[in-house]
Amino acid sequence: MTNAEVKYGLAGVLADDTAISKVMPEINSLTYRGYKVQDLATQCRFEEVAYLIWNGELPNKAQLGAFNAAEKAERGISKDLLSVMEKFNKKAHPMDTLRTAVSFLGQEDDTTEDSSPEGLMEKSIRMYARIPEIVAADFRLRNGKAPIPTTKDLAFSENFFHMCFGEVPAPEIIKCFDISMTLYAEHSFNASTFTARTIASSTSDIYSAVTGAIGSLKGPLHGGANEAVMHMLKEVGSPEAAREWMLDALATKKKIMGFGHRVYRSGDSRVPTMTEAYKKMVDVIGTVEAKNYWEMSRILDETMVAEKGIYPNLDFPAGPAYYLMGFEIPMFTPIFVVSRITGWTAHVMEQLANNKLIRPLSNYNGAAQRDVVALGER
Ligand SMILES: CC(=O)SCCNC(=O)CCNC(=O)[C@H](O)C(C)(C)COP(=O)(O)OP(=O)(O)OC[C@H]1O[C@@H](n2cnc3c(N)ncnc32)[C@H](O)[C@@H]1OP(=O)(O)O
Ligand SMILES: O=C([O-])CC(=O)C(=O)O
Repeated sequence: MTNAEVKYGLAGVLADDTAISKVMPEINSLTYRGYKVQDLATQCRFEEVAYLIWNGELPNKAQLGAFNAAEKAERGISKDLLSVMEKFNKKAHPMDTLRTAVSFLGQEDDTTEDSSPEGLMEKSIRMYARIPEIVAADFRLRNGKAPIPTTKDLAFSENFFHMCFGEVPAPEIIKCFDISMTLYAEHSFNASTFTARTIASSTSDIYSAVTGAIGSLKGPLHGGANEAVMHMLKEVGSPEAAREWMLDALATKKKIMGFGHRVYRSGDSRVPTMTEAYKKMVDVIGTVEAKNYWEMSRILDETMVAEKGIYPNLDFPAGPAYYLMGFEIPMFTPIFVVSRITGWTAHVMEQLANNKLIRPLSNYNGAAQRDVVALGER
């Protein structure tokens, strides 16, 4: 293989087939199982989308009822996990504690090695039901507060707010959160999903695949960008400073978090829907702080597009939206996991249904072959 044939970062390389989602950068579109993500985000609850991603079809009322009952039956993390979480380093990043907690779920499950289609679905629903509680409990523990147990009386998004804050916010805020869940759920062979598929391809277990995917998503070039966007907005400080801040950052060749994408070159298909939900929420909150973050976002977006022709990705509106919902910044990427667990596990199931070990080639560019010199003679 010559250097010219190597696709660095696997850019543009077709790695496998998938029937889960289709990213269409040429028309700025994304579909899950054939449905436009914009329609799913605005017309369905996240639970319906999770069912669709795993089962290939939208549920009818009876199917949705049974699915939600199965999820609720899996809610509730063990006392053992909670007591391990109590010992976690309070300064650790929540993605590190989440990664460790999901790994713990794998070691406490006696069926971890069961990779039958039914076994994989059961474990996927288990992680979908328990990850929100892990994220919420970790948030409360690091703030010196007792975790709030999950309740079976609330829907998925409402239950997450309840476990974090002990209350359910206004419907507009729940709607914005639910939309973000749908938009974050699945995006073909992104880095974390490909990590999950690679781990699954050695016929390892699904918890290991998800643990690895969490590690991949944490990076600021991937899911960690939603946190980085909020740190950037805080550094910018005010709408008045936004344009100058961006021009300075571009002049000093800074990487602007929340902008650019490996696949979309003229805009991320999910951004308009998330931006609209963020704006609606800002109007409902109505505070000066909320309006300022909205204005800053708008000006940074406008300036980046005008100066560089680089568009925002989903992390750009999602970061400040989560902040205004009351979440601490280091929770943003774990919240991405609360959603992406659906896509990752669907890909693990798809990989294992027609498995081939993922093992690409490398172009060696190191030292030429040489002889070992005895230790005493080196
Ligand atoms: C949910 C998600 O994971 S979405 C992605 C979230 N990540 C971010 O927001 C981090 C910021 N963005 C980036 O780092 C990149 O755009 C990535 C990693 C997302 C995509 O990277 P790649 O496909 O490798 O594109 P690459 O980095 O080569 O960029 C192409 C050109 O655009 C520039 N560019 C791309 N993104 C940015 C950015 N955010 N800020 C400034 N310049 C940028 C690059 O400097 C490069 O310019 P050059 O050709 O003059 O060197
Ligand atoms: O597709 C990608 O490379 C990153 C992304 O937007 C996602 O995972 O949602």
